Amino acid sequence: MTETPPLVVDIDGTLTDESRAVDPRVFPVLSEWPEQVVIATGKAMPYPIALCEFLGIDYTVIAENGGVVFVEATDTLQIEGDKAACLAVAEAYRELGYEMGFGEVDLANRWRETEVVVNLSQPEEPLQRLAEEHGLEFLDTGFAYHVTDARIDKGTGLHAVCAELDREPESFLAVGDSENDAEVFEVAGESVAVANADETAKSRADRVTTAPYADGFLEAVEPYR
Ligand SMILES: O=C(O)COP(=O)(O)O
Ligand SMILES: [Mg+2]
Repeated sequence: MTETPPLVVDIDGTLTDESRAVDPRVFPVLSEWPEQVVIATGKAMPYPIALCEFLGIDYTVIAENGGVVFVEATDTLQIEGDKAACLAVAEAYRELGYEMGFGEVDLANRWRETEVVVNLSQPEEPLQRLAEEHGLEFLDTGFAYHVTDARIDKGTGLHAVCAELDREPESFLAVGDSENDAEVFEVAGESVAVANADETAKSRADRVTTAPYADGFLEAVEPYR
């Protein structure tokens, strides 16, 4: 059997279906993975932490597209990114009459520490333009628009995790579905985009699965199980 690599895996669109529901078939795969598992997501930290907790695995997470990195094994939390600039973009966007689009309570932004997200129901073009004007990165993950610091991404996040754990990023298998996975695809030794992935993720991955969503994730890890 091929040696099992450490795994860095995206959540939305990779472990989930198109409605963000996690496919239960991924649970035993992740909880029984014999090597390091890193959850790398655009979501705020509570989501990947909860996923690790419910899986019964160490908390090793890259959240907010690399803005937040937590490694339980070394008890380290790294928070990076120009949140003030992201908030300024959100403010300017609101001044144009648009909204974040997640309602009054806004769980999507509530626990976010380094960037801002906007619902896909809101206009894309003015948000993208404002992000560019502020020197920030605009990402469309297929699940939300992100305004984020261009200096950080899931790839810098994996470097940070590896520095803590004294591991090599090139030893990792990365699986993901969207442009926010492109940098971690470059950093990892092997990268797989699931079939529903956007063109950026597909073009930056080593291979693309035949199956979409969690079926694609299961296909990606099949050689190592
Ligand atoms: O938060 C998003 O928009 C996407 O999250 P993901 O990185 O887990 O796919
Ligand atoms: Mg995704």
